Formats: sequence, structure tokens, C-alpha cells
Amino acid sequence: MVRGLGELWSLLRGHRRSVAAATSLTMIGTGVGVLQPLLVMKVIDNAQHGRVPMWLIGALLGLFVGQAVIDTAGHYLLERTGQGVLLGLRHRLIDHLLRLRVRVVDTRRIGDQISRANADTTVVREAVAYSFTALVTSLIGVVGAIALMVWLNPWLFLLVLGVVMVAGVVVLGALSRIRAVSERGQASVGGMTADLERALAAVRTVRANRAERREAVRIGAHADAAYQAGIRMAKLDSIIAPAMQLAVQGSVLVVLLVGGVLVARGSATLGSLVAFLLYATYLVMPLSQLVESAATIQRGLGALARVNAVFTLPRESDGAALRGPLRTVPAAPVRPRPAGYAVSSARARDAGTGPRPAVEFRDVTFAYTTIPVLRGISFQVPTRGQVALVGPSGAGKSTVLELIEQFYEPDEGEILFAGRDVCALSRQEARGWVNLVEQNTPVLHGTLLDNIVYAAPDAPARDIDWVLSAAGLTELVERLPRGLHTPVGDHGVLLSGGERQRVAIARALLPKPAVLLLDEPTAQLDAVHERALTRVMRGIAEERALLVIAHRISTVRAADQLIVLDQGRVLAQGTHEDLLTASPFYRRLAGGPIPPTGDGVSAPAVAERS
Ligand SMILES: Nc1ncnc2c1ncn2[C@@H]1O[C@H](COP(=O)(O)OP(=O)(O)OP(=O)(O)O)[C@@H](O)[C@H]1O
Repeated sequence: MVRGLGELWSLLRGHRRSVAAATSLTMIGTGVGVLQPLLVMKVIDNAQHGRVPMWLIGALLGLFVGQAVIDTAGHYLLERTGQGVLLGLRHRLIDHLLRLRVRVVDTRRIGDQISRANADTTVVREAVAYSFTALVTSLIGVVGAIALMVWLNPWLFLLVLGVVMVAGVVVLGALSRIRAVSERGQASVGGMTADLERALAAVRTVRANRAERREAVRIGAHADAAYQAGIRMAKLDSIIAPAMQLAVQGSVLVVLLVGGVLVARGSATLGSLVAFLLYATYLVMPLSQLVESAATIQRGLGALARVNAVFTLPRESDGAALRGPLRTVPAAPVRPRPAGYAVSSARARDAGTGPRPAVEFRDVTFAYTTIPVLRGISFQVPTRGQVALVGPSGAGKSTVLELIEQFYEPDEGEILFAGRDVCALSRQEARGWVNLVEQNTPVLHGTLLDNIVYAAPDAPARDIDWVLSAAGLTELVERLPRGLHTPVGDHGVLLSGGERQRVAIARALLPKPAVLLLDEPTAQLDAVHERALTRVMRGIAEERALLVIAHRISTVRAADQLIVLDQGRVLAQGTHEDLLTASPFYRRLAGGPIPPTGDGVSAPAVAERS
């Protein structure tokens, strides 16, 4: 609990002045409240002698109103601080989540991460904002009330203490279990969000497979678990509340009984009995506040553990010198954006026309887990022209593009951009050099324009017109009643597969990368659209490097060079015609059905390579 308090306290960095001000106000409010019974005692004692001075009544009223005003200001300040802490935590979390290493994202559930940024931070807010102040002020309230009770009548106080301690044992038992229950409940909410996200993201698949009921049961199971945790929490809360109630009523009863006898015997005044009674209730109020804030802190610590777990996940470094210092490859720096549409001549020099290819793999080996997916592959992509990666499913083609995009780092070997080891480039530089159109072409919620200018929000209209025409989208935009301002729906569901593909190509072209990577651009297209896109690709390849993955050889038949991959190895390289003659494996790829991975290709691999 003490370490947990330290963690919560560290969240208040930058807000400590506000917390101090709010705590001071609440303390003053509590102090003003503690004074009231003393004045009441004075009023009653004076009344017994037949006169009640008006100033006493006025002072009592003043204290009453003063306390209300001070409490209001303190409450607002706390609420504001809580919101500030929540905002800071969410900003950090959002930033961290968006920069997580791709390898980490691969193994996490997105919905659960969303839930951590959403539900868990809200629980932490409550713990952070209120509980510190409540802890401090209620402690002061308890100490103050105890001191005054001891001063008024130590024996009566001991009796009250006995009653409160009985309740205290019950409450402490319940408090110790709250954190674990809260963590379980929050984890169930995370699981529910993750499964709901999964089902809604694939709503068509769910419907087509008539899986609504099964999904509802699956997601409902998390809701049930959250409910169970909620019920356990309610049980613990309901143990705490009556225990505190018992402490109040028991204390009042004991004080009334024993105090009444003392007043009857004349060993105590009626005023001191009333004051003592008020303090007995005043003791219980901050005590229950103390207990409540301890419970909120426990809940908050449960949620904070989940939030902090995100911060322990490794994020992508900025890139430069990831695997050691800059290699001594003599090259001009890569400039992420050219001046015009075409790769400028200066850039072409940077890119190393001739000896320095736009992208080069040198003996690159890579494994997602333990089994290598790429096994020492080497190839070059010149600054202009089209290079195609072909090979059976699972050969490692998409992995090559993922390594170029720096989503993963090679285990061995080097990747060079324009002759420079990518490890010597910042991620910004490297990702300015290339751009990727993924296999599943994510189109984002928003308008067509939002999607196209995603990487270059300030792009001038002429650039947008150019990428629209380069990607063959001009006609579509003219046909749509709202043109570029047409909403595309979540994940671009309002567009056809081919349109989504072309929107993604236009988006990738707008920041003018030196190298455009296309993963299966024609997978969703019919023969007519495939031919149109092939023309688009030829146009693009005249100005920059184009690296394309295609299952259909017809898409890449005209490529300047084809690289045949199988089982993570380069089997053969050359033009379509060269390969038809030299590579039996390619002949089978091009002509017949694509052979499954490992279809007797290991031995020819050596022969074909040579
Ligand atoms: N994120 C990942 N984590 C673990 N393994 C992966 C991951 N992505 C791909 N793989 C595995 O790596 C191997 C190569 O996959 P890759 O997607 O590169 O093949 P591909 O040649 O592009 O296949 P396809 O033509 O079917 O898209 C496959 O066996 C695949 O299961």
C-alpha cells in the first residue's frame, strides 16, 4: 500500500500545488467544522444560565456558511486536479500505445489496450485526486476529534475507541481484498472491449458465419466476469459501510448511556456531553472517509497496475544507431522528400544512380519467433523501375516489405537505403524514403480526401490531382456526388476492394517516397482493373523505385526484374523471359498452379541461383 501510494503520488507531479491548495482548503473546512461543537457547547451551557449571546449564534452560523464555501472551493480544485491527472495519463498512454514496437502490438489485444486508456485511467483518477486529500484531511479530522474527546472526557473516549476498533478489524479485512477484486474486474472489462472490438471489426464475417450468438456468449462471459467482480466489490463495500455505521451508532449509544449517567450524577455538564457526542460522530465521519479513501486507493492501484503494464511494453526507438554506430558507408544524407513529383536529380544522386540502389538487402536473416522466415537474402532495388517479389504463399515476401518499413529489425545482415545502413537513419528519415501499401489496405474512417492527404496534410491541390490521376481515381472522384469529400465509412467499407486499393496507392504516393512498396495490389481486382493498375504501376516506376509483391504473374510480367522467393531464400532473379528459361520453379509459378512451399525446391535453389 505504501509503495502504491508512492506510485499514485508520482502521478501528481505537476499538480502538487493544486493538491496542496485543495488539501489546505479542506483542512481549513475540517477545522471550521471541528470548532462548531465547541460553540454549541458554549450556547447550551450559556442557555442553562438563562442567556444566549447573539454573537455566539452569529459565529456558529458564520462557521457553518464558511465551511460550505471552503468545501466547495476545495472540491472544485480537487475535481480539476483529477481531470488534469487523467489528461496527462491518457496523453502518455496514447503516445506510448501508438509507438509500441510492432512485434509487441502483434501479440496484444487492441481492445484491451483501449480499455486501459479508457476505463482504467478513470479509476486511477478517482484514487489520485480525492484520496490523497481525503487521507490527509480525514487523518487530521480523526486526530483533532480524538484530542478534543480525550480533553473532554478520556474515559468516555476509551469506550468509543473500543467500539470503533471492533468495526476496524472487519473493515481492514475487507480493504485488503479490494485491490485484487478491482484488478480482476478491470481485466474483465478489458477482455470484453477486446472481444467486442474483434467482433465489430469483422461484423460481416460474424454474420456470414451465423456466429452472432456465439460471439454474444463469448463477449457476455467477460461481462459476467466483470459482474461477478462487481458483486464481490459490492459485498466488500457492504461489509465496510455497516461496520462504519455500527461504529457510529455503537459510539453514540455508549456515549449516551455512560455520559447520561455521568450528567445525572453531576460529574459532567450537559454541554460537555453534547459536545462529546458531536465529536463521537465527527470522529466517525473522517474515519469512514479514511476507510473510503483507502478503498478507492486500493481500487485505483488495481487499475494503475494495468495502466503501468502498458508503460513497461517496449516502444519503437527513434531508430538512429539501433544496432551500433553509423556504418562507414560514404553517402550523402537521404532527404525524406523530393522537391517535385519525380525523384529530383539531386535525390537520384543521393539514391546512388548506378552503384547505389534505392534499397539493398545484404545477407538478411530474420525470424518472427524462432524459425527463420528470411534466410540470408540479398537483392537490390534500383532507384527507378519495377522490381517484383514472387513466390508461393508463406515464402517471406511481405516480411521483406515489413523489414524495409522498419516494422522489425533483421537478426543478421544489413538493409541499406541509397547506400546507407538504415540503422544509421532515424525512423522519420527511413519512413520518408519508402512508403507501403499493405495487403489488406486499411482505409481510415473519414472522407476520401482525409485518406489521401493522411501522410501529407498540407499537400497542394495540384499534388492531390496528380496522385488521383496516377492511382486512376480521377473518374471515381468525378462520379461521386460529394467528390473528394465523400465519407468512406469505417475501414473504408463504402468503397469497393479495388477502390480501396487505389486510394491506398494515392495516399502512399502523395508524400513522394523514393521507393513505393505494394503488397498484392491486384489481389482484389478483375482483369480489366488489373491491366489499368499495371499501367499505373508502370507510370510510377518511371519516376521512382517500385517494389511489388504479386501472386498473379500477369501483374508483374513487365517488371524490370523479378525476384523469386521460396522458404525465405532468393531462388532466382531476372526478367520474366530470363526466368522462364532459367528457372523451372518460376515456370511452374507462372504457368501452372503455384506449388506449395518446400515443393522440392531446396535442391534446385542452388542450381537456379547459379
Ligand atoms: N507477425 C508475424 N508473427 C509471426 N509469424 C509471422 C508473422 N507474419 C508472418 N509470419 C510468418 O512468416 C512466414 C512468411 O510470411 P509472409 O507474410 O512474409 O509470407 P508471404 O510470402 O508474404 O505470404 P503470402 O503470399 O501468403 O502473403 C509465414 O510462415 C507466416 O506465418
